[in-house]
Amino acid sequence: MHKPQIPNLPIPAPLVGSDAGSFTEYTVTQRMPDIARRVIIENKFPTEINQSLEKLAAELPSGYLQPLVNDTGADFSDWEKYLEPYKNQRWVDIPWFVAETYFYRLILNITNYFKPGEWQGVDPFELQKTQGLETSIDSIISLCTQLQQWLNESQQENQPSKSSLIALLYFALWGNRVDLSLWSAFEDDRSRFNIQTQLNNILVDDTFAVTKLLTKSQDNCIDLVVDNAGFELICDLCLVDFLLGSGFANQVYLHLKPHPTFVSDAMIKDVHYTKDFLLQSGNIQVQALGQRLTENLASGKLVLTEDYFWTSPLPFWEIPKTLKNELAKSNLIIVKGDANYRRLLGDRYWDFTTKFADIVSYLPVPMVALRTLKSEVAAGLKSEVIVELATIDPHWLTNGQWGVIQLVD
Ligand SMILES: O=P(O)(O)OC[C@@]1(O)O[C@H](CO)[C@@H](O)[C@@H]1O
Repeated sequence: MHKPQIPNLPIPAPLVGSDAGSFTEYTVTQRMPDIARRVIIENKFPTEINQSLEKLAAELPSGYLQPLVNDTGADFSDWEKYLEPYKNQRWVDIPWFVAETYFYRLILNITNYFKPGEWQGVDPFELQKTQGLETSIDSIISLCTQLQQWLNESQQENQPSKSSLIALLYFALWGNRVDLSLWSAFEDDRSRFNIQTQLNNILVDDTFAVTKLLTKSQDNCIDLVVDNAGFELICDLCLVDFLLGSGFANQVYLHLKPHPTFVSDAMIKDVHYTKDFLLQSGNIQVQALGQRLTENLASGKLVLTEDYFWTSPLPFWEIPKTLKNELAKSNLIIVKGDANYRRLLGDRYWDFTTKFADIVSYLPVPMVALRTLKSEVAAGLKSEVIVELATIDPHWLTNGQWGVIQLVD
């Protein structure tokens, strides 16, 4: 069947920071300045860099976009094109997704991330990322212990267990609550949750359909579009380990960010750091996961890949051809997290009851989104659910307490 290259429907307006009283406004005018200032506090950059970061923080609420100075980043000329329509505009007036992705790219520009020299390759969010792993060690131990049991059961029964897969999909979903752009790793440990008691908070749950899809074939290749490093990445690596170890998949590609962004988004180096953290944990089950991860990477069953599309301001339907062709070989694309979900929807004001598959009609193969709600975009919800949520939890769209697992097959 011919699949359209863009959503099947007229495309609504994008979210923008000037929407008075919105979470988007709060993010551009308050959260983003706070994040820029946290970079100053958590790093030892020289005064000129800190002054530029402070200037950026101060400009966000009502100031104008600064141009990107050529910093030798591989994506520099792409950014010149992306920014062309927004020259001389205020941060709050341009589409939020462009504002946010550019904000993170500018932080790297200011901190000399790409420029040869002392600060080249220094991740300004490193401290948050490492802290995020350390504070969740107890949850990591219990998840790895449970994972080992599920793997043993699958091996004893000689067939992959659908219920264990479903449980791991839930972990991968709720792991997305641990987002360091919203809740600092120094504030609390959000990795403690009970997947059974959380069931009522899943607004759309297509997990069973996912298990059905994965039992159709014996040699699935799965592509996972990763979100945050830290505990969320551990949950994702447990899911991947089970997919490979139980026979649901024989190859998995992890799609990672090519540079630091959205504070905690995972890069290839973060996967390696996480693997070493697991290996050095001192706990047998945790180390065993690290060991299997090492083996799967060495054998090519697990492949780490990065692409500048994932840090661009482009909606998912503008995915470059080469990357789309790579994804077309997959049996299932798993898309993690809120920002990736916003990309799937182009970060636009869809009516929340719009059929998810009518928007995400442009992908060549099945795709499942695992997302906790942290922004004012949604699709595929029932109107009665929306009415109920508005009364029981006025902040349901942004507080990370609600989740969706939505499959487009
Ligand atoms: O992709 P994640 O890590 O799940 O969430 C990231 C994010 O969507 O959450 C924040 C709240 O809206 C935004 O600033 C940011 O876009």
